[in-house]
Amino acid sequence: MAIIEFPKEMKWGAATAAYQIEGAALEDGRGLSIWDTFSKTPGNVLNGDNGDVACDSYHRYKEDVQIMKELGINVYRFSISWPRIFPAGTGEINQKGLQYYHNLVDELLENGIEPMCTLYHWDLPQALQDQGGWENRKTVDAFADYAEQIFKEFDGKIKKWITINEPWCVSFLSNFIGIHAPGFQNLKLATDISHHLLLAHGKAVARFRDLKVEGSIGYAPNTEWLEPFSSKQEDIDACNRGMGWFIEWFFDPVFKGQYPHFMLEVFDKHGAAPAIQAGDMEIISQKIDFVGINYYTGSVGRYKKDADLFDLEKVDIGYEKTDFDWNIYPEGFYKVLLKIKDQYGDIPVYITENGACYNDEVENGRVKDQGRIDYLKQHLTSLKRAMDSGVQIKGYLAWSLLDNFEWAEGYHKRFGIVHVDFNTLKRTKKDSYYWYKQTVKNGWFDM
Ligand SMILES: OC[C@@H]1[C@@H](O)[C@H](O)[C@@H](O)c2nc(CNc3ccccc3)cn21
Repeated sequence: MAIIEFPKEMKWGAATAAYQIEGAALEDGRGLSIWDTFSKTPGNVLNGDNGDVACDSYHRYKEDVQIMKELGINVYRFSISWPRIFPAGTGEINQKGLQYYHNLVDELLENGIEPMCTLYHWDLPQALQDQGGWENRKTVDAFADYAEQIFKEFDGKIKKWITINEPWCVSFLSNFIGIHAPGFQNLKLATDISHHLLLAHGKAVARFRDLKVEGSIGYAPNTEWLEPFSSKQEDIDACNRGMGWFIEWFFDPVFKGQYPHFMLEVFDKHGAAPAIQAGDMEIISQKIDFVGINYYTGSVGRYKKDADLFDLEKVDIGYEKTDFDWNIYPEGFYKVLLKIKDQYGDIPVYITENGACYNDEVENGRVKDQGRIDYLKQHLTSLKRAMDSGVQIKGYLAWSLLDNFEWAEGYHKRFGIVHVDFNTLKRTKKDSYYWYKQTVKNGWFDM
């Protein structure tokens, strides 16, 4: 089959997030997050799993960095746990928390791996949630103060920064659909929160610029492709509205300084247009240096009156699926990247998450995850198609380095290229780890 080759200067990495891998949830002064509360509320997480121990990366980070070094990657995306730094969300700083991230970053740098830091990957301090969480505009300023503290602490060591991971998940999945923390189901709450998250992003970027922090900053929205079932205009329009929920709603404010009218109409119809104050859009739309794109799957959609907010129903037409029951749809990766370039210009892009869920097990010391290898091959091929079409891809980071706490699905759903036995915490490199290692080394693979 075809050789798929990438530019020598492209960055290759892997990604994780604090609550999903660190553990040590009650250690060294860390405060509680909304995910500690949510996961310990019966019924919220499969098997009653929680992040108390996770991969124990808080203690095992040196081993994890050695795994990354052997993998040959040159960038590692992790997130900082806000409540590990500010146990109460604001005010007193937990020095042991800062020290952990200095230890991690120093270990990465000593091993030739560049840290890419996500400031917010869903673990809001519970103390702030108790004061209204992201619905309260004070949380926006608390985030900016937290970001400023981290910028000052790590300026010169960390040079790639992501403000917010997937504001759609933090707002709509968590406060309208309700399956993630804090688990509300209120559309107006969710749209107000989506606005406050974008405002928090903008305020953090402003602090980054004011402090003249070395490096580059962006955010990491989640994307999904919706392919119209037919060429009927009603199907095309329904899919565009559905994608507007992930894409235009979170991209237009940042890149155009305004919310998309067609989405405002949808929310307004339900009395859920967000509360916007004078000056907000200017803060949100200040220039960023790159955008992180998370892509996993696509679906086929068609018009159906009142099927959901967008008169859209997804249609299962038999695409192969991962163990998360998500379609394997690499074409959508190519299409969504071209859509973003066409609509928002030639912005530098890091693929900050892409990967597949297969609930692999270790057999005789090996994990044969050919499905994950095939998924990565297909999606990296789509990525190369997008690059050859002019999309400015700066790097690709696989989700995830390790099997980890998969939110409401707990530890049952596995995305790692490294298997973790959650009873012993033993790490086992999967076949996909060795395939990815060879691809990173060569800069190409044979499809
Ligand atoms: O589910 C896999 C990962 C998850 O572990 C990451 O923490 C998170 O950033 C992440 N985002 C997506 C894609 N977005 C999404 C959309 C709907 C439901 C769940 C996730 C997948 N993932």
